[in-house]
Amino acid sequence: MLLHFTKMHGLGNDFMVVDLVTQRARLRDEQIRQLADRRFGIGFDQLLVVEPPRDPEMDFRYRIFNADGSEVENCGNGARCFARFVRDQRLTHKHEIHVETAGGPLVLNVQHDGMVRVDMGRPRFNPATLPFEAPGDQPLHAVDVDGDTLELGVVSMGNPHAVLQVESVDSAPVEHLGPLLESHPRFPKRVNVGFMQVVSPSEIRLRVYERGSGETLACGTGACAAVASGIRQGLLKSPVNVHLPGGQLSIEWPDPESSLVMVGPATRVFDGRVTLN
Ligand SMILES: N[C@H](CCC[C@H](N)C(=O)O)C(=O)O
Repeated sequence: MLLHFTKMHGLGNDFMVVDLVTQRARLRDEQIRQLADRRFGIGFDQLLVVEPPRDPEMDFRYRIFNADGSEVENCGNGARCFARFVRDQRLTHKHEIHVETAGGPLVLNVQHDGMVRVDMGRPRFNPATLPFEAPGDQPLHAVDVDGDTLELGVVSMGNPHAVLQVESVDSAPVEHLGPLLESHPRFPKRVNVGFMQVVSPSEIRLRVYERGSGETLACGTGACAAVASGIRQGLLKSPVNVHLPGGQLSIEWPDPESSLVMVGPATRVFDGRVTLN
């Protein structure tokens, strides 16, 4: 079966985007892993699947699969690429797009300057929402890893995030601590791991070791989680510029009762076709 796809990225976090509104296909976990391979397949951090909505009030349903084939609840950079894709493919002419995800509804706005503004909903800190095993809800949790005790912020953006403050992202032990925290037993569904350097109350540098994909050049939900945790700890003040290896995102979270809003780019790289076995 021949499947048409579009390769896109949000600040270097790259995606294979598939329209299952006008095409029909079922992608098995093993096929996703093969397609994700950067040598034997197409290569991507996440696969984004566009489907008709199940809720008639919504415009689309959007499903997200990591490179290891695991389906996840949310993808911030992917949401911006999704919004550009459905307009470029003429699946909608709307500028404000309402979309269902496994992590809850999102509202996407494609701006005239080409940037995409995403209402990411409210960050949740209750450990049970990740899930994370902890006695209660607090700004920082002590977690024992590899003989050390780390102080982690935990945030759900629909998907689970742990945030570790570091002196410098350049020297942060991402390759060592990322995998250890990603699969730490206190995170029963694993976790995305953010390494946050606070530059000023309105500026951070961030690297993210993503659940199911490893370190990526950018992570939208990771940027949202880091800013939310930093604001909750009194280290940051909205709006915050987040500098990731792949580029910059602007995150606004004016008060705890408001949605968190992310603004950033979405880039189309090429269209392709692949034969599914
Ligand atoms: N790259 C995505 C995050 C994917 C999250 C996925 N790695 C997970 O397991 O939750 C973003 O821009 O938000």
